Amino acid sequence: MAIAPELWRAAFAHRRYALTLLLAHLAGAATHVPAALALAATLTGVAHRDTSLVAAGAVGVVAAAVVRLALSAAESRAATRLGTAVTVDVRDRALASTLTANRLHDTGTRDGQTLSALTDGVDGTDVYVTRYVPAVVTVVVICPAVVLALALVSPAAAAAVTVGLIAAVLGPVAWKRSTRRRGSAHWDSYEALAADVLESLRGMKTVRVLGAVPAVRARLRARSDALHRATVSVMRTSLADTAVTDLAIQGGIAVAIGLAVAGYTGPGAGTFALYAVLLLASESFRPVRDLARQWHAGYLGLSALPALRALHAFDSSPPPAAQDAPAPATTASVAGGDPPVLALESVRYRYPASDHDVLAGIDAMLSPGALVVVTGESGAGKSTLFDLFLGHLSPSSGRITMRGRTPGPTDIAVISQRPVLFAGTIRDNLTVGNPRAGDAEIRSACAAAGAAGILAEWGLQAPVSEAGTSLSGGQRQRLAVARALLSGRPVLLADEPTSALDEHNAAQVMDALRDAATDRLVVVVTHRLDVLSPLDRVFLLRGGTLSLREPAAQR
Ligand SMILES: Nc1ncnc2c1ncn2[C@@H]1O[C@H](COP(=O)(O)OP(=O)(O)OP(=O)(O)O)[C@@H](O)[C@H]1O
Repeated sequence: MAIAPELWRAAFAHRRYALTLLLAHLAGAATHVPAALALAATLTGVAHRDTSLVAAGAVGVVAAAVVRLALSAAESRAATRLGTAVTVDVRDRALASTLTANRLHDTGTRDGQTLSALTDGVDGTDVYVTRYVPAVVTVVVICPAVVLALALVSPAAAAAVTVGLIAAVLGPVAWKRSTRRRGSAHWDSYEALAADVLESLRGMKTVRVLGAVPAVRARLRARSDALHRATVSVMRTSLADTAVTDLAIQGGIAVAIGLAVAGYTGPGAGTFALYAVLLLASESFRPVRDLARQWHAGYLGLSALPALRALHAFDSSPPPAAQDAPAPATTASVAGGDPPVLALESVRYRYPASDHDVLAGIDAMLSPGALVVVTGESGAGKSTLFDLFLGHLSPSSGRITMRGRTPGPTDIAVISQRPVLFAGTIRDNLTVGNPRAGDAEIRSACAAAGAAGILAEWGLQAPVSEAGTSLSGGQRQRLAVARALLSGRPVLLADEPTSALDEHNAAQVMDALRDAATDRLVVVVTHRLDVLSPLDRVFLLRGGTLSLREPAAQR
């Protein structure tokens, strides 16, 4: 028996559906007892040529079957509702945590792993709550009840069945740890294969160009073999489980029947007692047999638990980014109010694993009016500074404030080095941060971002392929600037926004950002000094400190 408290809590969060399911399942399982007794009466009637007893017994058997059919329909309905409610909860929470912003340049998880947890892992929880949970409850409630009924007919047979039940339920516990270990090894292999397949599909063009197809194929084959070995290993444990359970069940039934036969007192009441013991002994084990069957069905959900826990799928409160964000400003320009000024006061930052500060006490006031540019050598700490602005990292000491408060994720829009567009239309991509933006607003943001030509050529409804591969790097970059402008956020951070662009396109994007900097704070990190203008405020990040460069020194 594998009890996963999170999954039980997830099920009972929907108390009505969970209780309906349990009651329907328990009642359905309970009908097997009167059915067995009715069958014992029928058989006794046949043995004694008592047609009225045969008829009464047959009616009982049919009535129990009809009731069970009705209960089974109610159980299916409740299971569908409960399974849907639980998987929606679990998937929503896991998705919310997946969609929480991570550091700009590093993330510890692989997309394929996350995808497997969100799909197969979550589906596994459905099977666990709708089939395994009722099976466990039925073992706990129905088995003792049937044993009690059996004890009324034959205490010795009931004792034999009790021993068999204990062995059947507790036997597999002996190698529980090994079962768990093999289960998580199986899930890890499954996730690793999924992650490699997704990565290979995404990088297929590069793989082909590099002539690396055979190497990738070999890696996937090795992953697939590892998954096969892990699956076989799980099957071995499960076969051992089944063998122990079956041995205990068959042994319990055989001893109970032997005792019943030994105590047979001859025709009359003894015949009914004999049949009742034969049938009830078998019925006592029915819930255990069901449990063993459902164990295999719910196993994937159980082994996916660590991955789902890592995605906070069972946390009671949603992660901060999943909470409702304030609605974006309704125009492409920033809503009125004081200008957004980012104040950095003695900001220090040191990575936990490092022995020195990346940022060693930065003081600066960054304000709109001119483009703010941060430049510096590779490794100087520019991305670290952005992560601090975005709240992905917290200063080791000092503070960053915007109008006296800590800037929130919804204050800042980011244009990354490799902007990601999504499958959909150009319009969908532009309005992702501001779904209420109208056509006029979109066109004016595109004009400001130097993307008017793209709209003129393609139109707002033109389809964009996954990851925006149907557009050139420059087109993606300009649409990303338009998208950031449309989001109406008061601060815009651009990380190397011209790295993929030729001189002409780079100048266009920088001009768009300069225009945007009139009414919002625009901070650009770049190595390219050729795209700067004498009007830009250029800061040099070196040795952990930020210093303003003279305009003359910019080129
Ligand atoms: N998670 C981390 N743990 C320890 N050190 C880190 C971590 N991330 C970055 N660093 C170190 O911090 C320093 C600053 O890194 P950062 O990525 O901020 O530099 P950067 O200026 O953005 O570099 P580039 O221009 O190459 O992107 C580097 O020396 C880097 O090795």
